[in-house]
Amino acid sequence: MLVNQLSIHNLRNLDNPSLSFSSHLNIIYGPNAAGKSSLLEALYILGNGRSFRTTKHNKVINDEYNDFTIFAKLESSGIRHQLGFSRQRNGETAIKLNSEPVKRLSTLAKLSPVQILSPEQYDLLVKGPSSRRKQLDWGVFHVEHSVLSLWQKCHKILLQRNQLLKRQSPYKDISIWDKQLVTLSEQVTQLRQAYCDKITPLFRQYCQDFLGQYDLSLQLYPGWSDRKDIGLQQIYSEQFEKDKQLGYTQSSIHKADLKFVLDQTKRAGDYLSRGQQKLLITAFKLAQLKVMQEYGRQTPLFLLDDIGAELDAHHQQQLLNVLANQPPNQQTFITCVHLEPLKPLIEQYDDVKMFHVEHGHIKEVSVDAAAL
Ligand SMILES: Nc1ncnc2c1ncn2[C@@H]1O[C@H](COP(=O)(O)OP(=O)(O)OP(=O)(O)O)[C@@H](O)[C@H]1O
Repeated sequence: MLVNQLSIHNLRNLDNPSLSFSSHLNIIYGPNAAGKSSLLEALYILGNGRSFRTTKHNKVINDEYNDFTIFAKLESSGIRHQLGFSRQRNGETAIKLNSEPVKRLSTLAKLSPVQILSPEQYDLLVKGPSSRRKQLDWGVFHVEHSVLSLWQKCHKILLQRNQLLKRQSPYKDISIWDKQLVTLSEQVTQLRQAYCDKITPLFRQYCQDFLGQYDLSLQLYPGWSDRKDIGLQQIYSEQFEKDKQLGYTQSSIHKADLKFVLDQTKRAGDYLSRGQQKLLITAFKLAQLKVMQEYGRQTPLFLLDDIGAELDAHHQQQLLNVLANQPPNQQTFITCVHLEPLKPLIEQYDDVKMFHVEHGHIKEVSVDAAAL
């Protein structure tokens, strides 16, 4: 996917920019609090319908207005589209694709996939499983869209099952749902596992490059006991009394986790330093990007927020080397405060565009004017 033009109205501190982008590399630079991340936020919203920085939608709307609007001219799977997204303070959202209203956020996700590496994600290893599960499902969805309807069916049945459990219904009433639930759960898990199998060798390779000697890998926890001698159906019958006491189903795809494992058994988050965790997340994101490039329906935008802030010079250089070797259909946006470390990367691209941001004002500048 490719964003050619973007207009933003009333988002954070930005003064309503209209911008044309390079189809390859876009560098957004300027001092702290200028509005660089806000531009990436607008691009991210186009593909996800929400910010990567906050779950509170109102925070994204400029303080003096009641709504924000983002309008983009983009190419998705080789077809040109016009996409508009607006959100009001009361939560009302309007999405228009080629002037036609769109109801489902999954339409956005299919149309304009966006991958982001930002400081907000560096604590993925030490957070709860839900944020890792989101990352996993993002990847699975973009390789295999059918996972969404399986997931939704599964979710619906689980809600019904949980209602029956809360009502203390007998096992015979609840077990009617279990067969279908087991089948759907196993299908979702197979797709998740297939994705893990694709991403793991790439992840291990990037970890090797960034972290050297460590034996790091990914393990999928499906959301229930991974004992080989016992299936999900049996788990449901064995856990029934406890589920009834709790009023919900303990074992489900909603409990899945993508575990980052050191030396086959240890939780990587318990052993790696904070800097190493950042490198591991960087390796994971790059591996996700590569899986999308190789197996996805289309290549996502790649957004790198604050590239210089969190990595030392050596590792920043390694990351820049990876970025310099991206395929020609990869559109990338990088924000930074200092341009100097990006000089070798910029020199490798013929059609890089540079944008200077200050006090919410974004101005395109030539590479020469950026005084590199
Ligand atoms: N709802 C809002 N309305 C107006 N201004 C806002 C709103 N939310 C945030 N801001 C301001 O927008 C500015 C831009 O923030 P942003 O995070 O985009 O800057 P940045 O250039 O990425 O900074 P840094 O380099 O420090 O990460 C900040 O000064 C912030 O206070």
